Amino acid sequence: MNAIEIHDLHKSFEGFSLKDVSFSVPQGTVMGFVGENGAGKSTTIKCMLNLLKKEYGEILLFGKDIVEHELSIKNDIGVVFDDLHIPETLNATQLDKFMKKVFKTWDSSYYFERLRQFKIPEKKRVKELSRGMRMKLSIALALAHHPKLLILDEPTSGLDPIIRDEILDLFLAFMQDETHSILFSSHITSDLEKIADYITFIHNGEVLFSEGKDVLLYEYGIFKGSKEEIGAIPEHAILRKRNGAFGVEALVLKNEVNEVFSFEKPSIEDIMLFYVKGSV
Ligand SMILES: Nc1ncnc2c1ncn2[C@@H]1O[C@H](COP(=O)(O)OP(=O)(O)OP(=O)(O)O)[C@@H](O)[C@H]1O
Repeated sequence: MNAIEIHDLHKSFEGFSLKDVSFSVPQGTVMGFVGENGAGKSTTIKCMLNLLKKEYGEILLFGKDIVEHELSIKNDIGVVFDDLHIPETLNATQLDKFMKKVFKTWDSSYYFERLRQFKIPEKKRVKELSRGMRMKLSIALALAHHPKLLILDEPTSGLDPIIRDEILDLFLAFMQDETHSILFSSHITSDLEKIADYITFIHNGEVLFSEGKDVLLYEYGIFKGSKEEIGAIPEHAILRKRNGAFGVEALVLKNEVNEVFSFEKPSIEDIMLFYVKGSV
């Protein structure tokens, strides 16, 4: 079963459109959703949550259409946005009272445990908290009704590496339950390398690939050499080529190439750069 299924999602603004975006997040897995600024990540996420009206396409969460079953689906989702949609004049204790009214499954003791774990002052108003504290508060708020799916839009952006690490640990703890799933959008590809099982890469509103992380990291290789050397690699094994500092570089499917060639192991960032800057 897929926690998320998106088929041919289309949404246009002046000067930008999501073009037939399709990908799935299998239940029990973490999907990293990457792309440059303005690639369409937040637009996709807002359509998934029915905060933006799609033009066409189908969005299923837990196998149900989000537009038809919005309320029941949202009970099982925790959401974190990078621009924190939390009322700024309330403090963490007041937010607990508010959330109790929103979610039947709201767990105050779990919530206050997270506040203590994250050292978030209970009586300070949201606007008086640092960005890192607000982000952690937002994550505690997203988790305390015990959702099955977390939808996270840049949850670690602008945070220092120590806080990022703590937050990633919390997500890994959430994933201990194998019915849980996460969609995690980020430009910080090292965070995704730590926790994602799959990576979906969106560029100019189009999904360029949606693939298992291990496939990307272990089956893809970077070959560096002269034009003649690249010429010896079979065409079908070359995914993208680009000019490097000392010749040509190619992103290659290693299994399709004779063992005499040696390759460098790519990072997710290298693969993204090949797709954006390279040619076929
Ligand atoms: N409400 C809106 N009205 C008009 N244009 C919009 C609206 N929301 C987003 N856009 C445009 O859609 C494009 C995609 O934006 P989106 O926020 O989805 O990108 P993103 O991948 O999340 O970027 P970032 O990493 O910078 O957050 C941008 O060109 C943006 O200006």
